Amino acid sequence: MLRAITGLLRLSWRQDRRKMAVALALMVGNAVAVPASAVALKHLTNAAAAGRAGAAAWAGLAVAVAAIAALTCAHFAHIGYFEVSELNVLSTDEQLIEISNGTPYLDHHERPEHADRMALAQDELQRIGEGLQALLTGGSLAVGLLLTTVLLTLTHPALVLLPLLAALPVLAGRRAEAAADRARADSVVDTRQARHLFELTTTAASAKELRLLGLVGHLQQRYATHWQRATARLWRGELAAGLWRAAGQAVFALGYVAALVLVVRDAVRGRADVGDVVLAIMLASQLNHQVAAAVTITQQLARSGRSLQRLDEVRELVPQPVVAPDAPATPLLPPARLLEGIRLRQVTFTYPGAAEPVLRDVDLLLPAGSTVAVVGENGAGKTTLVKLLNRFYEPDRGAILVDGVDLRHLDLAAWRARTTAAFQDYARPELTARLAVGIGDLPRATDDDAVRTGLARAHSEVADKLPYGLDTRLGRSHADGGVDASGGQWQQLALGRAMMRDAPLLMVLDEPASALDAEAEHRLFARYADGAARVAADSGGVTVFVSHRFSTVRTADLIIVIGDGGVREVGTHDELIRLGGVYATLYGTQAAAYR
Ligand SMILES: Nc1ncnc2c1ncn2[C@@H]1O[C@H](COP(=O)(O)OP(=O)(O)OP(=O)(O)O)[C@@H](O)[C@H]1O
Repeated sequence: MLRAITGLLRLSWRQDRRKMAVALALMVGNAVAVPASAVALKHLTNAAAAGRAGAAAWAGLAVAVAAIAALTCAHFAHIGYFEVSELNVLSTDEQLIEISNGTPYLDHHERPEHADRMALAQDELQRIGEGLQALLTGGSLAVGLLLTTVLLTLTHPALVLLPLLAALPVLAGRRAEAAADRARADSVVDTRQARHLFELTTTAASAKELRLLGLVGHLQQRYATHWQRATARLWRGELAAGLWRAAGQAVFALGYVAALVLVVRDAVRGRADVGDVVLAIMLASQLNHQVAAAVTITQQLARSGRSLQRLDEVRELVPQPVVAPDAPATPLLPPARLLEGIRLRQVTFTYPGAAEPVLRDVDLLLPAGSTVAVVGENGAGKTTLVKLLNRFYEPDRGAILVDGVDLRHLDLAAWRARTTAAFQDYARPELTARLAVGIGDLPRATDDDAVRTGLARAHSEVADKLPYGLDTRLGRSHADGGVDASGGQWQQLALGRAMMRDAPLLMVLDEPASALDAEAEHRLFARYADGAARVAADSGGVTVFVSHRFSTVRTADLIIVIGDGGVREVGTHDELIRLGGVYATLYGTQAAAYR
């Protein structure tokens, strides 16, 4: 709880100190005004009972001022902290984005726990705004409770116990919150599945298959099962939480009645005046409200604290960069031009949690200035190989050398600035077509000439086919409705994006043309090969492409056949055909299919 309070205060203070200071002052004003109105009411009652009109008028005025302050201070404070709360949400969302992307690696994105934690964190951090309100109201309640306790004790010493009883509902409230929280965490897998099924059954991408295969009823039933299971868990959690809260409040209610009996008995015996009875009734009922509010506030605070903790939970799964034992103190810059090429030396790699390595003891040289095709069966490890070249993972053993320098010794940002890639699961940024391509080289993102060059290198006329050319807004997230690009158009934009950078040292094209027809892919690569030769002459850059289409593959300078956890064959098309091995068989099968 203390961590939640300090965390929230620090976060909010950083956003806007002045607004926070004003809000704090107003909340303290509110805290003092509430018990002050009870004291003023006591004096008003006694003055009225004694027939002192002047004193009664002043006391009445004090009651009015205190009541107005009590009712309005919190509203004015809200105006101040509302903006800070919104900034808190923005700041924590930004932190989530930073945490998720603050690693060179991809492991966490591929782990289901990360998706769960991310979903929980995103969901709960939306409510961090209410945390600040809870914090300020809680602070105001603490001051109010202190004043109320002092006043109650002055009225009757035994009444000091009454606020202590307030602790019980608060403790019970915390138990309740823990029960509800456990239920929420237990139900998250079912909720995620249900959300996925809902999306699957309502999005255009799957509509065709659902209808043809008659899957709607089946999926609907699965959706309902997951949803019902999640709801049942949540309901059990809420029931337990409700019982804890009710028990805590019942104990306090008994104490409240006992306190009033004590003061009324004193008044009957002449040891207290009628003003004291009014004061006790007011304070005890205020205490009741304060306690009920404190329970809610502690729940909200605990929830906000937990949402801040969610940031740490997400952070835990994000892998930290590996520093090679013999790394230089200052990372090296990649060469301006590749002379030898990129070498894999005894590289073995196993996915986190997997029993067997995907690649074992791979030795390869991707020569400077060459176009290298990687082929192999589905799941052979082709994508894994190119991801290792991009340093999205670290090899378990062995090293990747760029002109003889260990990739781990290079400044990662500088290396990535000299690489470019189009992946089979390319991003679909819902921007204008210009930016969707241009962000391939951020400094030139809005340079139409550069964008058109990128698209030309990708052999794409997509910009001319879109209704507003490069100004076309893509996707449905735009207020005035964007344009739905086809799968092939998105892929061409991704390819154009990959072609934006001039003179990369490494270009990876991982089945970037799967949505294009074989002829279009062939044209693309033929055209690209010209560009690649130019780039290779400038920078000695290596182009690695993964493809299942052998008409494209045969054009490469070097072909690598991956299978059985390693490299099975390496050579040019002619060499591999002469070898009569795996490549020759695969090539023969595909060529026969086209005859
Ligand atoms: N993130 C991951 N975690 C665990 N295993 C993975 C992960 N990604 C891939 N694999 C496994 O590693 C193996 C190689 O996958 P990879 O994607 O490299 O194959 P590929 O040759 O590119 O296949 P395809 O032709 O289908 O694209 C497969 O068995 C795959 O299931």
